[in-house]
Amino acid sequence: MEYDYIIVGSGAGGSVLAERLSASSSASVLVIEAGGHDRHPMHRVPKGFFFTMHSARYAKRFTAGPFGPDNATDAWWRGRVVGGSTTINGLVWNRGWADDFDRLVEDGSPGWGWDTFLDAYRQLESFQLGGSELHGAAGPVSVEITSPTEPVSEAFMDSAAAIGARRVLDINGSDHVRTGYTQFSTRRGTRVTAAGAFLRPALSRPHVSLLTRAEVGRILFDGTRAVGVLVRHHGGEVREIRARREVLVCGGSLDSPLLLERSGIGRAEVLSAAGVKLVAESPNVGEKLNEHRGLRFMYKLRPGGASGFNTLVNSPLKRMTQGARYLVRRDGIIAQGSATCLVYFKADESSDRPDTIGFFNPISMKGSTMHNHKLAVDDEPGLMLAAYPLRPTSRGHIHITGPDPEDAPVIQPDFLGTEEDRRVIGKVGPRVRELFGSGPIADLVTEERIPGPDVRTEADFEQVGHYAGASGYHPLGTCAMGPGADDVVDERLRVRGVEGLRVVDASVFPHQPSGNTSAPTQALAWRAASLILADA
Ligand SMILES: Cc1cc2nc3c(=O)[nH]c(=O)nc-3n(C[C@H](O)[C@H](O)[C@H](O)COP(=O)(O)OP(=O)(O)OC[C@H]3O[C@@H](n4cnc5c(N)ncnc54)[C@H](O)[C@@H]3O)c2cc1C
Repeated sequence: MEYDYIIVGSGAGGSVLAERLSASSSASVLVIEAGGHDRHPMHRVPKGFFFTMHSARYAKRFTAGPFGPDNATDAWWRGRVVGGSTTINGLVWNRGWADDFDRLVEDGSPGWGWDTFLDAYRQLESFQLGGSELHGAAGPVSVEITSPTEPVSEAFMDSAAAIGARRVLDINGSDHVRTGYTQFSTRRGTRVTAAGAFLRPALSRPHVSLLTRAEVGRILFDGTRAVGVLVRHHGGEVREIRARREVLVCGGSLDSPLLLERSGIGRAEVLSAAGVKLVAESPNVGEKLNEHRGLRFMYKLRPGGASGFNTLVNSPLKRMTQGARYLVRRDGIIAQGSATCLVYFKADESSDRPDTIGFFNPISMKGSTMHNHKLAVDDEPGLMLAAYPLRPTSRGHIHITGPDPEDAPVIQPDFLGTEEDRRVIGKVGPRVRELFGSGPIADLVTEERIPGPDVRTEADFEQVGHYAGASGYHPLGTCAMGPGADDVVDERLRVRGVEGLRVVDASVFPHQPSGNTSAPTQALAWRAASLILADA
């Protein structure tokens, strides 16, 4: 079997590439996906991620750590299904702002500034409020704003004025300290995945094919030129597939560096210890791992006041009622992604732009997070906020320990590894309490259940960030782009040291955009397709 382009992975990066490469050329494209199809009805329902994000059927679990003073470990899940993590994610459409992308250019990667990302966003989006100089109105990704309005969330947003947050209609419309309802990649209350928006239309073209339940074990080289991949199918059969032009790695921030290392590209000592023959030394493969780490808050709501979502879903019968409402009207709690509204704020008042984001939900759970398997909604009304510093500076790593995909990698996130990250997270806690102690939300809440009154000082909050912190599901940096000879990819996303090989996914971002990573990765792939076609 031979194709012009082989795309490894059908997530945010891979799906956009498949569509863009095939729309404007007749080159043959094969997408190879390790996971299975995305046909389960839960993949269409926004809140379906409760059931899919930690399911071994649709996601792959990695273990990160041990890290921090108590040797904590974290389970990191990534989508293992057509659409990748966009099929199981929280659907929050946060785009980042000009400084995040202009910094890429300042750091030596021309062409990746805000003008490029803004142009891509405008082409990608079909925004509920219509087109403008910031938004597109006719793109394949429908972007909707939380609806209907909700009283506890309204009280939260009104109270955010206490920490300087201005109420906005378009949370992606500025870089101010601000609060507003969340934007989701949904269409009339159903999930929009990268596969639905891009891969499926691409597959209607005769020159695009998809292989599912097929894992690329390694990339094949002729000297230093990538000429194909070695694929293992679900049943165990292994075969070679050849690429006439390029192999495009879109496996995501955890799998892409591991695939490069298994294929002989990486740090010499890592490859040698894992028993892999070196093809090209690249010292930063798997290095520079950067991930959000924040704090979780949970409050009880005062009886008799606004009760949020708990009382709508705290029994099987009520859940069925919500389900029926969703089926008829496609709105309400089930139609929303992972957070009802957001607040961008300055934990450190001296920051020149918002340094922290808070994800608010007018619901509380029996455990410490909504991400539990049993959907254990608290019987009593409550609310939750996860808040993390937007641009952490700590860097960890991920590396292979053996030559096969089954060999568990080592992942060291090094959360709060820098003085800067410890300083900011310490300030997040008091700032959040300032908000909940002010305005109408202060009248609605009673007790702070998590982290609770024993956590008082900035040092206490830093400690909580280590052992009970919230990770953001946003690892990146493991195949980072940059101008240096030791950066994994160059500004055209070509892997240094070899030919015919690029990485096009979240792993190439050297630092976090301010927010989440799905929209930026799709915009990155949008432009990457033009670079690939221009180089053909
Ligand atoms: C639970 C969860 C919630 C999230 N919530 C949000 C959110 O609300 N908003 C947001 O912006 N971002 C969110 N994210 C992050 C966002 O979804 C990712 O940043 C984005 O999908 C990254 O795109 P990607 O192309 O790098 O990788 P992915 O989308 O993860 O795609 C990688 C694909 O490659 C496949 N693959 C990997 N290795 C191989 C191989 N060797 N052979 C074949 N196939 C392979 C995988 O199976 C997967 O399908 C969330 C992520 C998770 C996991």
